[in-house]
Amino acid sequence: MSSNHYSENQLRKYSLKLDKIPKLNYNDPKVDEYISSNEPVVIQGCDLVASANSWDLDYLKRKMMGKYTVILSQNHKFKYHDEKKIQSCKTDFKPTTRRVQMKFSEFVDKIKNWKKNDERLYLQQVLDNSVGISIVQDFVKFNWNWITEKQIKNNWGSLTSNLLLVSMEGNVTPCHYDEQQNFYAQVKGYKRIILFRPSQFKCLYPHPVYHPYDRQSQVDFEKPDYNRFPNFKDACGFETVLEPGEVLYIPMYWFHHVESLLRGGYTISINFWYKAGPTGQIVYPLKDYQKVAIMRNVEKMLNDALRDSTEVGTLLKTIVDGRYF
Ligand SMILES: C[C@@H](CC(=O)O)C(=O)C(=O)O
Ligand SMILES: [Zn+2]
Repeated sequence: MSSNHYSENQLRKYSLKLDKIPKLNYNDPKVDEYISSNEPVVIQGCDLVASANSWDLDYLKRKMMGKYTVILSQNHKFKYHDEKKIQSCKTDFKPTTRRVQMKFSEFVDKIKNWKKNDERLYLQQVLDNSVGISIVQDFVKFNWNWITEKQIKNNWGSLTSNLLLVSMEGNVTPCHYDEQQNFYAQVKGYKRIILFRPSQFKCLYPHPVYHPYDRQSQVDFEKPDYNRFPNFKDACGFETVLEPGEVLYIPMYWFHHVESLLRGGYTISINFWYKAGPTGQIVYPLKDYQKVAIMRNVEKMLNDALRDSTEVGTLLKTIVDGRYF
């Protein structure tokens, strides 16, 4: 993929079969068809975060006077871990990232003076009142009419949060899924996003639910271990390079990998996470994401009942071996 805004060599190389995600104008009726069927689509021209078009490092540095959440990583990967699951995790878990509170001015200085082998930085701050009145004023001018109409039309639950994402060039958020609907708005710079259907679960091997890396794929896309994860060679997904002003609908439970283009400068994005709507009438055959939710519940129930996560695999094998296979 390339355009006159970026080139192919700015995308990291993976051995994956990837189709393109369609890019449609916001008033194309097919946009609603994609969203209502939980299929990803890039939406152009909706001006969802047009009031943030002036956001750059200097503007944010002037307006954001507090301390904000910055993730530090020893490499270019920012694999999310759930702190609350660390102490109950039997294996000795060593996170590759750490979370600090940092003044925006310090964050800007560090990324402007970043040198090879320095820790990489990724600001990931919930947009709440702590970001200051100017940012809040830009926030209230987002195109809430458009996005609220989508929320209501698709019977989604409430907006849970917006993350302000300011990333160094080349940073990667490795493959994972979220249990929320997501409108992902690109403000500055270019981000490549790779998506897989929930049914690709068997090719992406997410960590166990009790693990701090719950929801995150175990597969290192840059160096896949095909002995441990043989189905990964069959993974097939979708990709897009999101441009400023575009919005990607990331359906809940869809796996996604996100990278800021190599040598593309820093990037700014804002996501909009919505709770899933009420399940309502169960319709068969079940959707792939419903089966992922069922698998999660089985793991949770077994973990709670056995009180020992190392027994879950053995018990599941006992159920399946020679009986279901
Ligand atoms: C944080 C974001 C990834 C990224 O932008 O690096 C993501 O996974 C999401 O919005 O669900
Ligand atoms: Zn995500």
